[in-house]
Amino acid sequence: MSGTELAVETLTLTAGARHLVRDVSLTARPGEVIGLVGPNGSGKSSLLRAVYRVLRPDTGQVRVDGADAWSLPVRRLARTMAAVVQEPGTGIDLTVREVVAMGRTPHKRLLDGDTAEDARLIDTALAAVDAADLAGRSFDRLSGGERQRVLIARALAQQPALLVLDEPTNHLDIRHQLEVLGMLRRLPATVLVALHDLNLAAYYCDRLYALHNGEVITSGPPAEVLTPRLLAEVYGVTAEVAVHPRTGAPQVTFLPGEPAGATPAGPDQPRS
Ligand SMILES: Nc1ncnc2c1ncn2[C@@H]1O[C@H](COP(=O)(O)OP(=O)(O)OP(=O)(O)O)[C@@H](O)[C@H]1O
Repeated sequence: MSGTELAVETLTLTAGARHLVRDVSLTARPGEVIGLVGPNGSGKSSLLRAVYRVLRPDTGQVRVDGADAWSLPVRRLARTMAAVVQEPGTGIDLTVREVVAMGRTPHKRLLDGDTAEDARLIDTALAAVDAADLAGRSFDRLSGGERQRVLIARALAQQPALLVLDEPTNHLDIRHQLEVLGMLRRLPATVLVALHDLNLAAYYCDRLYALHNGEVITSGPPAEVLTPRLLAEVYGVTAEVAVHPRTGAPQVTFLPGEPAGATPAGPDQPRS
């Protein structure tokens, strides 16, 4: 398994009269890590929801290895794609291990028990996010960062060829942020991930798509996307971008003060 190909084609999503996403096209080749960046409200989560089949496109398509994701049987799609999103507690008292075991469901028949191979995959997934010691704990009583790591483990146990993640590191301490993103890079899967931390996005992603007001404003390798001009235009901030001498990745330093000639920064407003 080395990942699947994702193609989002001229996708438009609306809620009532509002456009959440307009005419967005995006590709991810097998094994690529693709980052979605953009200010609050720019449409990142909405776009991901259309990819993992929660928000139905008004127009456009989501193709996974050429097949229309919205036409595939749910179970079949779940054997290919896993999603990690911000989730509240389960409301039922499940252990961490039981939550991660749910990742195996698409690969089993109703009432099938866990096999030795399932147990091994669950253990491996827990270890990959440094959560082996949480296995017996109640999921609903975990901290935000612990819960986030367990949800990533559940997705890993699903053995997806395509992994879609919405801000998977927002609750994590810095060590776990680096470990999780490093682990995502090494997965034999295609990864589509929304990230707010632009330096982490620059270091860990092969390519970025920058969203602004529900549209892709630019895309390409991080060094081409994360320019002072883009950061001024999209986020309304002043920034310098250098190439880090050791990592070779672009490194953004934010500076106080509004960028020259920029309109005041503010959350994105979707256009109606
Ligand atoms: N169901 C909905 N009905 C109306 N507006 C919505 C709906 N879902 C999202 N929106 C709006 O669409 C815009 C895009 O939201 P979205 O959650 O996709 O942005 P985002 O880029 O993920 O933001 P953030 O960085 O804050 O998570 C926001 O202005 C949001 O308020």
